[in-house]
Amino acid sequence: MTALRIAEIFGPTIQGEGALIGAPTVFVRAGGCDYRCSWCDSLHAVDSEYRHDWAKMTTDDIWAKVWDLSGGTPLTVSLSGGNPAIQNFGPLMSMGHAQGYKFALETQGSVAQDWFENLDLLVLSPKPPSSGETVDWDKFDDCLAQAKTARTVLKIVIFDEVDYNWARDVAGRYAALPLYLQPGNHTPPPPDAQDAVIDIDGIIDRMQWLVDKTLGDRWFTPHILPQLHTLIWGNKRGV
Ligand SMILES: C[S@@+](CC[C@H](N)C(=O)[O-])C[C@H]1O[C@@H](n2cnc3c(N)ncnc32)[C@H](O)[C@@H]1O
Ligand SMILES: Nc1nc2[nH]cc(C(=O)O)c2c(=O)[nH]1
Ligand code: SF4
Ligand SMILES: [Mg+2]
Repeated sequence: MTALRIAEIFGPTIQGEGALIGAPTVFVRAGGCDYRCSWCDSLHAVDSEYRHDWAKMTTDDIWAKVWDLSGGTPLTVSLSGGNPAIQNFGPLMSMGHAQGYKFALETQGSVAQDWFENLDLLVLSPKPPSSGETVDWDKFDDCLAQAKTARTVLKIVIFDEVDYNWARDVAGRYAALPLYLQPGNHTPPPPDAQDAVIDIDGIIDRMQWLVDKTLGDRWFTPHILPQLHTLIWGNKRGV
């Protein structure tokens, strides 16, 4: 069995973002990413500098840990990272589905996999200008195509007006997808990120600005949500 690079597995906690906000969840955070967003809040799962902290785990190992953390009671498993789509989580999903577990995937939409169609939720989070990354829309559309009938949502992080205008444009092109807007947080890079010091005032300010702006523009289709876990626990890991 091939091994997967895993930065951390934790929970149960509550899903802090987007469509499943508040739902009990175990997180499987994959190590490695094909992007390097300027404001990534999970650099310990991205930067190869932290590679030595990632575990090589087989699907059986990962499933055993998820089972242990959840006490064998089915819940949603959120696959995040890094970009979990650069590895093969298909076999893990088959194992979990057989036991009644559900699976959500968080990805930027840069790599498509045929196992996306088995997801219970695909969260596509295309990166706005402030990230410093550029979306390859052909690859993004491949991800949507691979999802087939799987429930799919868009989640866009917004730091400023340029990001907001970009999000409006993207939303217009993917009007059939439910949209979640999320104000960005300024996370200090690791190892300081672990200290859970976070600019809560800044997050609240951006949240208020985003709500005012969206509603002021009479743009009534998105859901606007802060990262709940960040408000509760800052950038502490494992929550
Ligand atoms: C760390 S990423 C990992 C999954 C995948 N690489 C992605 O970006 O979608 C998980 C989620 O956190 C969001 N995110 C990352 N850094 C953030 C920040 N500083 N503020 C708000 N959301 C952030 C991403 O947009 C994504 O929706
Ligand atoms: N509670 C909690 N909710 C989350 N939603 C998305 C997360 C992520 O980093 O992918 C995350 C996370 O790390 N913790
Ligand atoms: S794509 Fe996701 S994990 Fe990768 S650098 Fe950007 S926010 Fe971080
Ligand atoms: Mg996060």
